[in-house]
Amino acid sequence: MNLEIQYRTEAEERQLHQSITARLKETYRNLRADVAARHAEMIQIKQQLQDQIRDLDHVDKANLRQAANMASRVGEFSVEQQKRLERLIESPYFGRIDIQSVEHPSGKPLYIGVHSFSEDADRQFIHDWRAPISSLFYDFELGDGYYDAPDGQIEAQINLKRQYRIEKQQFRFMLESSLNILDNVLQEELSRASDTKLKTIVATIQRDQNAIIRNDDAHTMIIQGAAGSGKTSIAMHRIAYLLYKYKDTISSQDILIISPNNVFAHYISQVLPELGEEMISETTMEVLADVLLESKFNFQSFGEQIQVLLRGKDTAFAERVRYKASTDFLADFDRYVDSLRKSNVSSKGVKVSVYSVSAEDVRRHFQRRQNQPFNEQLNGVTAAIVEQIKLNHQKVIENKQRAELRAQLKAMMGETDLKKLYKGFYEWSGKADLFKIGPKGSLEYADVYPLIYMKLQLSNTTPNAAVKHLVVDEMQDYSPLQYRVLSQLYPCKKTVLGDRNQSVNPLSSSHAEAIRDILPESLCVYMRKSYRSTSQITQVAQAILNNPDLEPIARHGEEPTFNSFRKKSEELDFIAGQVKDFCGGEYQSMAIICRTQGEADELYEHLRSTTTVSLLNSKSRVFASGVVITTAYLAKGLEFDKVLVPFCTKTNYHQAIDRHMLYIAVTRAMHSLAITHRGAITEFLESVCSTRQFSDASSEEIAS
Ligand SMILES: Nc1ncnc2c1ncn2[C@@H]1O[C@H](COP(=O)(O)OP(=O)(O)OP(=O)(O)O)[C@@H](O)[C@H]1O
Repeated sequence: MNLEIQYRTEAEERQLHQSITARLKETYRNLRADVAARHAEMIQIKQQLQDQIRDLDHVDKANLRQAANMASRVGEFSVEQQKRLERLIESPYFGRIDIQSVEHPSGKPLYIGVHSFSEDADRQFIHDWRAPISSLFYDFELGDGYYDAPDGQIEAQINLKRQYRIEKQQFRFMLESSLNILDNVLQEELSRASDTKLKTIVATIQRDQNAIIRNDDAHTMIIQGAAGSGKTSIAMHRIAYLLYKYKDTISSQDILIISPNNVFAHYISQVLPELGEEMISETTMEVLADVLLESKFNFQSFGEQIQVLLRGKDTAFAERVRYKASTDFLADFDRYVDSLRKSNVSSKGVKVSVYSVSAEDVRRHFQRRQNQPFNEQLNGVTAAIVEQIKLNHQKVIENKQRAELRAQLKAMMGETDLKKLYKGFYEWSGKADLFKIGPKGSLEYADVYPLIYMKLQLSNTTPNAAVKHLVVDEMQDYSPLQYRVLSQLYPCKKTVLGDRNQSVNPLSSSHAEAIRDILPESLCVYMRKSYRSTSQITQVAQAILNNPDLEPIARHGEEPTFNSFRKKSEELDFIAGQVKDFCGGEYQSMAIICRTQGEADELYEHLRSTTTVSLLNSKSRVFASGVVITTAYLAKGLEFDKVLVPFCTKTNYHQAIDRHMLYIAVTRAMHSLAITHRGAITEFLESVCSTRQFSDASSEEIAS
């Protein structure tokens, strides 16, 4: 197979696909035979070791063990190669560019796929989408272009650009660049029915997205993007890119993602394996808090905090949440923690063995270390007194006496109980009413990270060096103080992404610029184009919460429907009917997104006897296909072909937090949106509702 031959016509391209597939299959067969041979070799060596264990000297044994390890490593590598080949056989490439450059003066076609494929070093048939040269495909149309190679920028002229859809080994179609290929293929891609998991987008990555994926200069990249702009997709592709580019220094075990919940983690779990990388570890802010507090405290979850706020009855609770995310709180709290270090010590004279050290000397040692965390202070003062005795009396203090000295000094340090110290802040600041312990001594969620922050300031916590890249998704849901904690714990590079409009708790949310001020060496980038929803759905979302920067992609679909009812039973019957219609229809996923968990539970109980639905709640681990009933809080980050938002009345959706919940719910829809309400529709939808189809099912029935 010679790629220098210019495959021009579609028939020739189809032929090339067949011969490349044949090559891939042949390589696959050879590799499989190789894996089998390695496996047999390993078994034979192990058997030999077992049979001759008594007769072999330790050098022979070491050699055999080394040979077995080697065979096992080569075997593992071959298995990995096998998986890549399996993916390439299904779909070997999605793009082609013919380029002329200093390296290829006579022109060269490059085929671009999810992985590279070559039979030897000189003949690269398929280029990995992450290779430097492949960025020409994403960044330029026909004509002049350039790409960043390890030795500097390389200029190239692009003479031809094609895109292919090859699926399940079938060559479906190809498109020429003159037809604005990326747009056509993108439209086709976006109008497909959804999967239960986030997909790879390598074939249609847009230029601005490519720039974010490949930007590895920024220590911290903060991506603020509209709903459906591809933030999560880009973050996952960026990880795949970094794993490719820095394969010698970073592996998937070194990366941690902080995601909103387990369902979301499951939803994104397919992207990296599809790109040939292992899935990375994930955690949530709650799990992290529990680890940092060594499971010593009971605390409310973030989801429970949201449910209390949504009930809208406890204004004092809302005030506590708001205050603890404010800059006033941060400034006061910093002063308090500082004062703890300074004033918490009541210095006294100490006796070590037969030697006395005066209260004045003890105070001086503490004062010198007053800006250090408690542990460090204590260890430092102990060491200084031991040193003082050694100098003055030429006496080395034994470990036992040293421990006794430390205990005497610790007793001078006053209160070290974390919870009491934390509570002390509210007395110190004259705001005792802003701290409240919940049932069974549990902490409110708003107190959890301030407590952790205080712990980190007062104790000697070493940063986590095992994590070399941290990804934080749904960044808007974490307070500035939480970012201070993350910054202290994870000094590594970071990718932080989110959308301020999708905050599930507007009382303690953060925006990109505020996060930039906390995380050192950060770069903010903005993604304005929204890909997920049809223009009609985006219009409804914009009416709820206008994002002036949003650029909707021109993709048209069905009109959203607004369905008004007089009786609850009618509204419920309508919803059941929608579920039944969905089950026989073209779509693959549908969500009924409620405002609160209580509403979701009730609706689930009502529908489960007559329809096939599943409930997604805080205990759920996986994102089920079919029809799910859930809340906006849990649906955050996910997407569905069809979304139905029930109970959209004026009384149900009226607070600021409700507006955000409604916005999140509506922006989960890709192709179809239905709103139902009994009584006056929420003011957040009034402007769009009057301009759209309004099916007043109950009044039609009454009329008939
Ligand atoms: N370049 C692209 N090509 C094809 N599909 C894309 C592209 N960019 C984004 N998408 C699609 O748009 C949808 C939204 O992407 P994603 O979930 O990553 O966005 P998001 O910004 O994280 O959304 P949200 O914040 O609303 O949860 C997904 O279906 C994704 O596959």
